[in-house]
Amino acid sequence: MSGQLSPIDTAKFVAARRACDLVEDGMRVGLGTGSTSAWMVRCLGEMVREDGLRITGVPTSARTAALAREMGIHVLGLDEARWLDICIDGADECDGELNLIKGGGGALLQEKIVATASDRMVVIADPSKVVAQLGAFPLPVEVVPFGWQTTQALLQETIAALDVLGDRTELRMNGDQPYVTDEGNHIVDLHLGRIGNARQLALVLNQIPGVVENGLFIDICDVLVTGHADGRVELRDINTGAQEEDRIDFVESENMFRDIGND
Ligand SMILES: O=C[C@H](O)[C@H](O)[C@H](O)COP(=O)(O)O
Repeated sequence: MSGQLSPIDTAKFVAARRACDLVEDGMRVGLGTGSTSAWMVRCLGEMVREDGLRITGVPTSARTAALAREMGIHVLGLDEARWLDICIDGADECDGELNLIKGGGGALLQEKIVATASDRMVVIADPSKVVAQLGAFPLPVEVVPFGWQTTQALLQETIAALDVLGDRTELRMNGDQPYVTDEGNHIVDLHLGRIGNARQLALVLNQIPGVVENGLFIDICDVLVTGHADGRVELRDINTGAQEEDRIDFVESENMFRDIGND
């Protein structure tokens, strides 16, 4: 990419940039995965290099770890860092209660563990991710490779009995091979269309043997930061009810990042 950022990248960038203002010196920060999170890692890297911000980053995937190191962020594993002050991550969908679908990029398991180990989870999003009801985005479910077809059949049977619109399940592929997560598992995507009771679904899915984790994040996200292509940013804290609107002057950083492509 060269020249101006696309509208979608501008929206992702301004959300990421605003969320980075919540990071303070000395914090242990969970680093999410995906194209929106990549902007956050670049912004934090800039703050480390230019402003002397001292943080420890705990990545949620091998690719985020590589980018964070490249950006000059001090990286530790979760077992070394233990508990985190904040975690900033993207989402595939976010509803009005800040419940999420995550895992479109395959990193849901580490993301959920890291978010749960954090005092505060902040989700960064462009407006296309903000929905009235979860389910249009296929729900990723991480399953162990052993007996995955049996697990998929059980998933199929289970969702057919629940309050969802669709019941198609699909093994995620990488070319002609099953997709393999950082933890060596596979992903079955559930095409549900609309999820009536996300809380119930999240609990029921994890009862199936062979399921490691599902991409529903219920009562985990604390703050949603939504960026817009015109530089506007909205921030909503579900715990305090606080809502803010802000504007990010992105011209300087946009020049700095103009040769960076989307990942
Ligand atoms: O596994 C991937 C993650 O859950 C991502 O945060 C999610 O898929 C959103 O990614 P993006 O920011 O690229 O839309």
